[in-house]
Amino acid sequence: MTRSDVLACSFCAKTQRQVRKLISGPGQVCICDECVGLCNELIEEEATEQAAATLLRPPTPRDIHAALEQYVVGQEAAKTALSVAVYNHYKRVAARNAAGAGEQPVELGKSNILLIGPTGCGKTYLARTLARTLGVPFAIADATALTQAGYVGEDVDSILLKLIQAADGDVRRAETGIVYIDEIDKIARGGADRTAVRDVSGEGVQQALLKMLEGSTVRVPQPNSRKQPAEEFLQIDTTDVLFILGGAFAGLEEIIERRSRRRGIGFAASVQAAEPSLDEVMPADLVTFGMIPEFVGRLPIVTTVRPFDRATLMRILTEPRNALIKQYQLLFELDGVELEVTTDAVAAIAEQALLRRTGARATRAILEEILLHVMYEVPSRDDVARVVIDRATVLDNVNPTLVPRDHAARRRARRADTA
Ligand SMILES: Nc1ncnc2c1ncn2[C@@H]1O[C@H](COP(=O)(O)OP(=O)(O)OP(=O)(O)O)[C@@H](O)[C@H]1O
Ligand SMILES: [Zn+2]
Repeated sequence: MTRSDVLACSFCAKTQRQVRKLISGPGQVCICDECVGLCNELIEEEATEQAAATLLRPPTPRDIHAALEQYVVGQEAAKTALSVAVYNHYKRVAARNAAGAGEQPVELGKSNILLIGPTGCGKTYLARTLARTLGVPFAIADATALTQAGYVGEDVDSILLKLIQAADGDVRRAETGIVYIDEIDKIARGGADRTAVRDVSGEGVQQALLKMLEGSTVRVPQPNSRKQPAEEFLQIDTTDVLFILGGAFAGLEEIIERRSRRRGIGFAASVQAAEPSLDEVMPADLVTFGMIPEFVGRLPIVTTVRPFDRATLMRILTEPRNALIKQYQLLFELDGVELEVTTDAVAAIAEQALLRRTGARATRAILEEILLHVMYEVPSRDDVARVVIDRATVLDNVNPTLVPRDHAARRRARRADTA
């Protein structure tokens, strides 16, 4: 019996009337709210299992790198450094767990990671992708919002609360999660040649973060707790939490250059100093920048991301599993419309994005602008089969080409004829 007139869930066969909500996909595919809930549970369960596996036997650096490769384009240096650092971190956690609570094996030092590089080039994205790969809870904080305890603003401990929330309140799980703190360069001590946003308390925030970074038990207030005062706090041990700190560190190249010029004497040295590179950053440079020595000391692993060139931005737009253009194509597909972005158009989007100097972040805004009109128009029309974005659409605001449905059908028929 076919009931093409009554929509039903493709997974459990319940009809529209039997469920609260039925979501229809391309073709005749539908899913009901109950099945969506079930899928979510399965995914959640899988993440927990994955995390358990990570903690027992972490994926190798090669595995981690391969997982990053599916989402993150370029940034090879950072990918390799992170793969090794994350492997070592979780190996250390696994070794401690294996040794049991009583024994103290050789204490493997805690290694947090500093990621330096321009905005929009994947620092947060790398950290997030790592956490997802490992199935561990993940929290993001912004250093500019943080204050020392007792000041107006977000207490540094709030970071750990976010992590606990990311672990659905499970403190044990949170203790093996990853925290990414962005804009860490903004809490530098005020320097003469920089406009420090907050030179007074920046150092205080660094101080406040120290304990957390080196691994300690922190008491964080329970969110909206109505329990006894004694139970209003959660205890979280940060020994196994991996902290990844990121920042643009504008002006750091000059500091590196000055330092290497000062050190070197003569012709060879001046040749070497000709091209200061972030890769040559030393702890002393970060101290000159305004990070306090104890803070730098907690960040033994320093790696960098690079600004993108046109070719890389083009790859970012099209290649990763969740590449933006693929996402928009799926979005159109749900309305039964094919979206085509010509290679020339992709190049033009990359060029426009370069001008905005916000890394890959600009590509989304540009695509949104280009597609806004058709995204408004197309859902209420059933005569559009295909939308073509070409270079002129991107650069000169020319309307995208809308290929009508019957036209497309006729063309397909013609193609079939000649075949
Ligand atoms: N290497 C990359 N490969 C694929 N996509 C990327 C890459 N870098 C950035 N992106 C995309 O750009 C977005 C912005 O990048 P991200 O948030 O990681 O920037 P960031 O370096 O952390 O900058 P900020 O410090 O300003 O937050 C990401 O969400 C991702 O979609
Ligand atoms: Zn169903």
